[in-house]
Amino acid sequence: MFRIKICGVRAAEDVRAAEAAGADCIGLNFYPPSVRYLQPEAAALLVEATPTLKSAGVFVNEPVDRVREIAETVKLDWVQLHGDETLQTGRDLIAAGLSVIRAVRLPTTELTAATIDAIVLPWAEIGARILLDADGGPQFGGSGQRLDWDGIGRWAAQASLNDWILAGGLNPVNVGDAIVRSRAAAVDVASGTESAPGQKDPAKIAAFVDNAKAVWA
Ligand SMILES: O=C(O)c1ccccc1N[C@@H]1O[C@H](COP(=O)(O)O)[C@@H](O)[C@H]1O
Repeated sequence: MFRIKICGVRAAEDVRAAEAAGADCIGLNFYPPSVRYLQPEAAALLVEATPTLKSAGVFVNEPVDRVREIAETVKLDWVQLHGDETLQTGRDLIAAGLSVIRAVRLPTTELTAATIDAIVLPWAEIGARILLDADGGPQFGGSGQRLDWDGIGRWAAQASLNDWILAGGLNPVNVGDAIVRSRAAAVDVASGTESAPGQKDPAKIAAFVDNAKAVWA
């Protein structure tokens, strides 16, 4: 399991910054329309260069066979399904031996425990790890929008899951508050650790990791 994932790394210096900061996992984006997309062959070199960090590949509506092929090429620890994938896709990938993260895109309005449970539980039941992200519309993810952390915190207080991941609009300034209010034990960030879209900022990565760990210390 990982606690801090830095998503959208595209260069060796991004990986070094994540390692130096003390993150646990890097995210490699395989959704071609994203500014954070990178070719699987380039991703494989980044993963090979960092035996200490876990790796997660972000996919949006790719066929099962393509996800499997990329996971094998890149040697991914996790595949993160961030589109409209069906439960059957999740089951097929788990049956193929892959560790699946289901990114659940929730509305940015007030959230109730019943709303979250209805979306999350079917995926948890098939063995997927859950990531809560904000619904960024046609962008699917990486939109920088945040969720109702207090509503998530009320859900988390009574939820049967404890290894879920909070994402959506996190950055070095708000991550501490987000963890306290949502009760998250793991976080994921893409745009909040960039100086420009798709361009990682080592100082923001370091501050993000420090500020998250300070809350959990
Ligand atoms: O980062 C992207 O461009 C992206 C594109 C399509 C699907 C997911 C994507 N990233 C994931 O989005 C969330 C939140 O990102 P942000 O911190 O709000 O920018 C995160 O889980 C990324 O892995």
